[in-house]
Amino acid sequence: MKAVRIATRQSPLALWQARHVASLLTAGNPGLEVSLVEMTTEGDRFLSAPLSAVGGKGLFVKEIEQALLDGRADVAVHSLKDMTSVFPDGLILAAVPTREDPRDAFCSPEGYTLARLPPGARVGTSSLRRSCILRAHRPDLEIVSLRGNVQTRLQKTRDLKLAGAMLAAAGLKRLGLEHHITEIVPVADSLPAVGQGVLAIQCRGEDAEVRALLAPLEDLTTRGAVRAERAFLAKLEGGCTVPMAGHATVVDGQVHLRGLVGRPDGTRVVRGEVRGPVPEAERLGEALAEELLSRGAGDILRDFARREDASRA
Ligand SMILES: NCc1[nH]cc(CCC(=O)O)c1CC(=O)O
Repeated sequence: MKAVRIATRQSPLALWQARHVASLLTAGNPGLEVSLVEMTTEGDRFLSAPLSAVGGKGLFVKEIEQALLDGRADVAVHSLKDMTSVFPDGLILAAVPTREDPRDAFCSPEGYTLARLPPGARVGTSSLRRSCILRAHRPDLEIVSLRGNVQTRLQKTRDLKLAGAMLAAAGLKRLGLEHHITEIVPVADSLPAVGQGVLAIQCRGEDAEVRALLAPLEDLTTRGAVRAERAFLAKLEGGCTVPMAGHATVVDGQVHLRGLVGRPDGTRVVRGEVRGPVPEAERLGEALAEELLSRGAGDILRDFARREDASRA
């Protein structure tokens, strides 16, 4: 192979991620020419509306996947967190590199940690998951919708004089913005989104040459966690963005998967966890989803879908 084209969004984080994969490929393949195909997606065009209202997950990836399918690019780099549980026919998750910090980070211009937030403090996030978790713990907090790329959200946090905002530690670290973090929140306190901190490297399944090129970028521990998390997601995903979290770790060949489904206002939360060997990662993810569904997650999701329909009508 002489040249490979990587499709990416144009946000600073997406470009960092695509360039990172480009540099991994160049380092491992002297003489390989790597170029970026920069694209604007639907998700970038509707930055003012809440993510859940404009269609949620998948919005940032559809056009990029189409470029792959059309042969306008050979590789696509995404945040795995932004991807739906099912890929279009013909595309595969060719490699997942070693996961970056999967945790949420609290960024407070005033220097607050979550525990020290004054009663009624306003906290920015547009993630239903983060809203659910924050409110379940602190019903007094006011959640303020915050969208846009990472830098925009930090700027809005200051402009709106919010007490702080919740963002993914991974994005902040990749962009060299970790000095904004006042607290890295433990996974047990703010369960991360499925795929948070993981880069998804996608290509056409039939493209054996590109698959071989990408294979060395794979991290098996990360893959084990991703398989469990995405099986969990697939069982729960009703087509729209829902307040759910799913996070797995792999230690000594054992998967530990934790999951959560709740109301965005935190008034109901169903949590659970499973453990088992890596080869059974998918089964574990499905089993946890089924367990949560039987313990009330099904009602929460149905209720939530009805409200979404009503708000769209
Ligand atoms: N929702 C957008 C998004 N998609 C991936 C990341 C962060 C990087 C990652 O999780 O890999 C972010 C920003 C954030 O949630 O703060």
